[in-house]
Amino acid sequence: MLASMSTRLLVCNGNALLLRKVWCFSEVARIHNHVRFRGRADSLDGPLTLESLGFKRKLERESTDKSIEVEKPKAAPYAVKTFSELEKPNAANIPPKTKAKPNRRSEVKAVGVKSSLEIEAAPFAAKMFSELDLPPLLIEQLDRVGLTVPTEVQSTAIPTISKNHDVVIQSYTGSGKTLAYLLPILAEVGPLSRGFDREEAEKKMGIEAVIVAPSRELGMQIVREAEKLLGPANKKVVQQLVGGANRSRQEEALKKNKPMIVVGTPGRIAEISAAGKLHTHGCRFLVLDEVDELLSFNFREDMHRIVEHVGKRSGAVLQSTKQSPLARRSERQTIMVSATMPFSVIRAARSWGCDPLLVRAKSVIPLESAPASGSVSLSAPSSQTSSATTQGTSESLPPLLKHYYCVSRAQHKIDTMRRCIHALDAKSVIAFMNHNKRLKDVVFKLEARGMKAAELHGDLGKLARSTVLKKFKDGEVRVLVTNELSARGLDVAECDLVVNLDLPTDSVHYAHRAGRTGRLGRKGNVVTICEEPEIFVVKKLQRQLGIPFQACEFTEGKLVVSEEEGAAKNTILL
Ligand SMILES: Nc1ncnc2c1ncn2[C@@H]1O[C@H](COP(=O)(O)OP(=O)(O)OP(=O)(O)O)[C@@H](O)[C@H]1O
Repeated sequence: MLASMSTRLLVCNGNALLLRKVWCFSEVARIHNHVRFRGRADSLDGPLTLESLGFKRKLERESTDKSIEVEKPKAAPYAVKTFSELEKPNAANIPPKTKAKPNRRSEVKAVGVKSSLEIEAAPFAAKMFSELDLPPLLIEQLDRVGLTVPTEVQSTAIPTISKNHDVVIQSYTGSGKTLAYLLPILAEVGPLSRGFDREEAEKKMGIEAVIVAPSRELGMQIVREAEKLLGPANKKVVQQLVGGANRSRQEEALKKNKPMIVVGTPGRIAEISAAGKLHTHGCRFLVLDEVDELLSFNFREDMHRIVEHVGKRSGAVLQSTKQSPLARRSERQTIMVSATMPFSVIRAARSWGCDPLLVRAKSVIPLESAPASGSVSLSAPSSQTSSATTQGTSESLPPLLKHYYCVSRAQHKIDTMRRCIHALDAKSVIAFMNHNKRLKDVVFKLEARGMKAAELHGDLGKLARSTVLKKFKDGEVRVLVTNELSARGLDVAECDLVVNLDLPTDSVHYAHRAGRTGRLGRKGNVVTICEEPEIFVVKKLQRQLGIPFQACEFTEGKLVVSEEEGAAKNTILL
């Protein structure tokens, strides 16, 4: 099989290199079939409906528009804001879940539109976790840890994943994407699942779910989130396989604890799998968190191994129409997650998943009909910023964030940041830079001026990284000076200010950095400190993201903004 593969380099949007494995014969045939299928489906089979997704039996359609969508969230990612606004759970709206995978080729055909009235009755308008057809034990655990109201993306993703669809989940940073995929997995796998039989589970050898994340920190964060729900007695159900930790200890734990879910970085998962110590062929779920990052050149070989060895390639099975429901159940379900969705993700999702659906807050559409948000390089001159790009990337940003930029000479940037922190009275700050070597210098200068700071980057050992992160989370460190490593997934609820001491390379990187603040409906500020000749880059970012960046400066302990060049300056009173 390996011999029939060729490797091809694709250039996406001028700057993102994506290495994609192409199965010369089977893939060409699959694409051919797929194109033929879509052509027929589009013309003959009518729109995608909630019914076709398995959500509701009969819904009236009012138009032929190409999406199932309702109003976008205005502020917080919750469907409701207070408990008094909650309606009684209406379980009748959630149809019974079919155990077998639906035949997606016949069910997901085209797209249709829903009125907001109809969508309110559908399961993805759920206002409490108990409305989402999750097992009682899981609901109990959610209650125990104080989680009762799903975020919008959770109330959309959970029923869609529970219906066995391959999905790409795209929603802005801090909107709760981790639980959006963890909950439907825990509903099927492990001691909180419906009808769990411990004896049966102990006899099983293989892993049931593999979750891949691009950094150790993110991997460990996902493990913590899963452990929180599983409780201390069931902690061993999930195991981390992250790089930087002792590999043989991880292998021993796999053998001894027989976990059902593993969470890890691509390198370590691929390494242990290649050594024959990780049995994932019968795996039911493959999650690729921060999938656009996992597609980067560095991970290509490890990702190839993972995608080839975890579960079965569901597309191949579905080519045969005579599969029994049981045979179909053994397919892997692929869940891809990101706040940003460049073209590379769409390509990968088509290749790795089977007719994947794009799940956003209150919207489910076939991926095929989704416009992608490209990561547009800021260094390359380009005047063409497509509306698709703008739309997609701005949707990656938390709605309550405020974006500012401030001009400063290079040698004064640290001082400007210090004044910015005082002016905004920020308690927990993440400062991003592009080069590791300069992080230490910034920390040194901040500390010299009495501001508690620490550096975090990939050259630090695992223990040092964990210690720094813990201190930052506990409030012992006020300013975390870091690089792109922390831009993805880092979840520190208290972070109220992000500072770009160096400009990010593109709008996608800006979105991920900015998303470290304003999480889960909180307020947050992002201040980009740039030099005079870099202002055009900031303006370009502004256009690409489709959001306003206010020019500002910090004088007499206050933030002073001027909305337009030459316009009168306004002091923001804090
Ligand atoms: N329904 C909920 N109610 C309360 N808190 C929640 C809920 N869902 C998630 N959270 C919390 O919100 C925080 C952000 O969630 P999470 O890290 O999953 O966001 P994300 O969308 O994956 O962000 P990113 O794109 O930056 O990785 C976490 O601390 C999580 O525990």
